[in-house]
Amino acid sequence: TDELTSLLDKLHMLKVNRQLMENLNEYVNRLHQKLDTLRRLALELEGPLLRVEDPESEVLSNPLLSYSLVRQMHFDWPHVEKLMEQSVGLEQIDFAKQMRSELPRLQDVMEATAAMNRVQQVYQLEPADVANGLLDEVQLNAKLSISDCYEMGANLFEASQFSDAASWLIVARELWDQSLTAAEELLTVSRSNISSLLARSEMAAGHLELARAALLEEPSLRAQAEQLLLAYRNHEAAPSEDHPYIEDTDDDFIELCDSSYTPRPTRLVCSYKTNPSKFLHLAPFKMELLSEDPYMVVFHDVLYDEEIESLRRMSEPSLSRSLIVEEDGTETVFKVRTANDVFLDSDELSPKDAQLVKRIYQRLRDLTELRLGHASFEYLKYDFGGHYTFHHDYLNDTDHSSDDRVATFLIYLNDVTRGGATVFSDIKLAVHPEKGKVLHWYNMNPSSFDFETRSYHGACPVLIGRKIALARWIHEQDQMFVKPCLQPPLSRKSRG
Ligand SMILES: O=C(O)CCC(=O)C(=O)O
Ligand SMILES: [Fe+2]
Repeated sequence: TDELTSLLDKLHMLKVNRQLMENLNEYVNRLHQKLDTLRRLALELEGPLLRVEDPESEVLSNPLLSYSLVRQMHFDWPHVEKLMEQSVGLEQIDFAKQMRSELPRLQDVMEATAAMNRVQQVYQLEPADVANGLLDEVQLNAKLSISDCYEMGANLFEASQFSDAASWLIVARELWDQSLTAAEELLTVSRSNISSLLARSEMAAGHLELARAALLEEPSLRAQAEQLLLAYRNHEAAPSEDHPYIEDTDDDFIELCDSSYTPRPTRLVCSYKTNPSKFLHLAPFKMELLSEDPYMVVFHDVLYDEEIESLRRMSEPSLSRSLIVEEDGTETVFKVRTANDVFLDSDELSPKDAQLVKRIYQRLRDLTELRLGHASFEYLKYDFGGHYTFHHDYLNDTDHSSDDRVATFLIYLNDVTRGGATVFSDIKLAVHPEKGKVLHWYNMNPSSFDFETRSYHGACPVLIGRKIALARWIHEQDQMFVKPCLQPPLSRKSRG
């Protein structure tokens, strides 16, 4: 996974790209030098004979010319042969070969496809707009190429997302018709490849007429259209099995992640939290009650900018791909959670950093009276398309002596230009990241101590910018002396 992370590290990718670019330019220079030398040589060798009108009779009658010719042919042609044979740019070819291991792998392309697809689906963007760099009214200074759009289509086809594949292939074909640069002609798929995959996608999506139209529109395929349709039909689409990177889009994300989504009106309370600590009397926090049942609040401006700077400094260098804890306790990289993270384990921090973390723990404790206890902050970073599918934070511990996650704190460390909200599908709530804001909820019902299933939540994909946050889970056993009754009932049922 470290390998994956470093490959995903865009700065590293840019560096590799720059090195390969310089290498290619150097290779071209060397080829040029060889060309220049040989061209000059050719002119020189041709020279004496160009100046005479009738070389055949001149060579026979002019002893100087024939002397030159004998000497030159004996010595120069073998020399030319050596020069021609001389290999050029072997070093550069070797370098390019070496760098292969640094290139993004197919799975990186598929993850990037998944991110693009997720954003396009969740925010209901048109592939043509995305290709033009228009993301939800934000115009980026870049466009997708024909190959980019074709690859989106091909990857989505592989993932059995046939309608989505078709919509990207249509854009690929439109771009193909608009313009084709010289380099694109070398590296791009042919128009008929685009059209046939488009037809296959439409066919698999159950759109026979659109499949036929795609073939009839393609001059080189028109004549065989009916045969091809038959072949595509007979070639049963493989049963849509679980794709390792691309997942179906959750309708709740589509509804709740939209930046214009406003939850149903509730009796919102906004107050200043001053109890019980002395600290809060001096520096009260603005508190917003988002939901009474289940209890859910946000506190504003809880962290200072300098604290956030320190958190970033101590976390960013150690980020790696987030893992998921499976039911059996194993941890894996999984498509449902596309983020990087690092746990801020106090034992591994400098004394000064550990102190800062402790200070923030104390502040969270002051806000909620919960014991922070033994767990660590998880510093989370989501890039473009980064998300977390709906889940519960509790680990489904049904054991009576369990130590499950009774509550969650989520601290947003930056403002996200677009996307990245934390959304709760049962209570229809969207919380947008804001620098220094703390979101807090319970994963256990405070009266029954049973799992609070309505805490089901997810992180919307990041559309523009990136999102950084701290997550902190509060464990049952750490509350023993604060809330002695907070013990799971014997009847606690395992929840999905
Ligand atoms: O980043 C978010 O908005 C939610 C993160 C989350 O749910 C988690 O890490 O458990
Ligand atoms: Fe969560």
